[in-house]
Amino acid sequence: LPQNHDQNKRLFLGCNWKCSIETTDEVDELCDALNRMWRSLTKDEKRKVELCVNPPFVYLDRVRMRLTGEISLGSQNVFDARGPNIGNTGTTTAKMLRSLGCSSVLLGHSDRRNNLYETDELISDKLKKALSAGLGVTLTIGELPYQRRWGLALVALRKQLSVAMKGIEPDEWNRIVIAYEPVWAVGEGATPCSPEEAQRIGSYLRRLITKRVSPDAAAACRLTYTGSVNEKNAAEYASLEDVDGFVVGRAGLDTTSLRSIIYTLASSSE
Ligand SMILES: O=C[C@H](O)COP(=O)(O)O
Repeated sequence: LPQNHDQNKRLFLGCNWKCSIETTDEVDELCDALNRMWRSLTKDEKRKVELCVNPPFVYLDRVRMRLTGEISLGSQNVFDARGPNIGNTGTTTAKMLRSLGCSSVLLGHSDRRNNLYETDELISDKLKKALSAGLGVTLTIGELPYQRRWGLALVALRKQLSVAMKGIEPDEWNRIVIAYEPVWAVGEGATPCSPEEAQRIGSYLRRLITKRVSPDAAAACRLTYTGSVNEKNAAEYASLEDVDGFVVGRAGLDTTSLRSIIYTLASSSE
């Protein structure tokens, strides 16, 4: 098994590289910087925080070869087709990802939901495939700006999570990281969600899982916040009861920011 598989008691820090890095030289450079940063951490920080990087498919093998095995590897997607793996030229199966040393996949990101029109049903289908292949899933859910304006944030989140949770077996919840990503809070120039709101949503999601599935499932999964998290604001979220980590975009490409966010997360947990 990949080294960090199932270490769900650790706080989670996912790094979604998106398509930010487009050359192998830059990939190697970032991997080397990540290795140096990881070596500089204390034992306690390493024990408390799981760092997971999510490069594009084409770099996964290269990153796994170059990066310390103590940093988890996740893909940004899996198998873009519904149904069995027959005649799906150009897709990537969960088994392929497992064999490369991935421990998880990122699913449901707003880029894929909103720009590539992925439905809740397709995401749920992919989630089942990933889990049954033994992978973990970082499931991103989030409301669009208009849904927030109209007071429909919880309705949107409930729908996205409800469809996804149908595909999760009771004993698989410890392989789930839920990333709450208010879409209006992502990317350059966006205002991050306030810590109060992130906690309100986190606690709502935890209660929803408790009610619909079980208290064990709600305790086993990790709830993270994502959207403009950086070294300056991480502390405001890290102390929240229902925030067990972050998924970062831009900050994940800068190892000085990552170092600081890991310090903040580790200091927030006893
Ligand atoms: O997957 C990451 C999110 O889209 C957040 O990106 P960001 O941290 O650059 O706002």
